[in-house]
Amino acid sequence: MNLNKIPATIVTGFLGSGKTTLLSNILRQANGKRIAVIVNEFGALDIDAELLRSCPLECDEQTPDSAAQGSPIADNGIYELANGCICCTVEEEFLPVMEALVERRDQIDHILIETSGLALPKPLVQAFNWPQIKLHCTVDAVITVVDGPALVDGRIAHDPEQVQAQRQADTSLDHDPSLQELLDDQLSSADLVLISKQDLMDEAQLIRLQEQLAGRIGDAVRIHPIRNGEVEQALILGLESASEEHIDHRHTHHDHHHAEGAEHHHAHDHFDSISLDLGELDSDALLAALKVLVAEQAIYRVKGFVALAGKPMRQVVQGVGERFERYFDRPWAPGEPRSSRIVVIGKGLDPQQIEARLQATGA
Ligand SMILES: Nc1nc2c(ncn2[C@@H]2O[C@H](COP(=O)(O)OP(=O)(O)OP(=O)(O)O)[C@@H](O)[C@H]2O)c(=O)[nH]1
Repeated sequence: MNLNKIPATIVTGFLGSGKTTLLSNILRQANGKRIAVIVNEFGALDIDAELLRSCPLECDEQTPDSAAQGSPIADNGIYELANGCICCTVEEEFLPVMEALVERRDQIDHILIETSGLALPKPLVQAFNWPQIKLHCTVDAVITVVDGPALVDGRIAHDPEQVQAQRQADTSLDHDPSLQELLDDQLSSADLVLISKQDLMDEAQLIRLQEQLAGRIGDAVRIHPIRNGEVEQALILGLESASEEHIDHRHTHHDHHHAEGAEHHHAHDHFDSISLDLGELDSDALLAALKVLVAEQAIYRVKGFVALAGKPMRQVVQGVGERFERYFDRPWAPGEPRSSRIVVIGKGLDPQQIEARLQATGA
């Protein structure tokens, strides 16, 4: 290995699998390691970057500005490649950011890249073979985060037999083969697989899932279960995989598109992302409306910041499938507009209905 190369860890995984949670844990245990972060989102709002910057509740005494200065990552340590899919804009978006980081290489110990949940990691890893990047950077590892409970209960089909059985049992379940391909491609590029949300599975489910996944990845690829993104830094950083050296041999469903130079089509071509800017909302009414919408429409992911009437703190709302979570992350800054910004990602969505339902939860 060339010791002068900056190691870059690519974190990939489906929508809501737990990538941002993992990144914020890595940043929290940075211990002086200077980590530059590149975040890419499918939705038009850069919620992940803001979540990574924002302070956890323990330091709610701080204003957002002082929180950013006091945290291991200042604002300028996070680069957002929002509103698009990183694997489709490697040349236009990713390369310039990497070049900017290479310029500052004496100030950076590690680069962390979170891809959008719908991205294919392979084109990104291949970009590390471009001369201007290869000279100074290497891929330390591709870490694929899989949502344990979502795979176990079949929300994301991962086992061909399971897909078939579910199709027969319930024709309303839309197990799009493109989602299975996406999971396959994210797994085939992996140097390490993390099964997230261990707390939401029992031991038997976890063991079975580990066995199923092990059958689909190379022998050298390890699998670890994690909970709330907690994992020892030594297990995930400094793996020295040099993934760019062997990525061409990792087979994926989308290889032929690239080989032909044709525009490639993958999961996100079938996905819609709706971004709403609303005023102050009622938290319980919002949650109830979101749950109804998730039951009615093919919504995979909801996330946003919510302004609640009379509350000094901003609320974060997170939804993955039917599971929702709410917490207050930081006080609204003086003069900051108290608006609610919500992103809804799914398939064949009805934007008017979503907007009308959420608007009706106004305080
Ligand atoms: N119960 C439980 N929830 C978790 C765990 N890890 C993540 N979550 C929750 O799952 C939701 C999605 O987590 P994120 O880390 O935002 O997922 P992501 O992969 O970054 O999502 P996208 O960027 O939208 O693709 C959040 O509500 C998290 O709090 C876990 O180990 N256990």
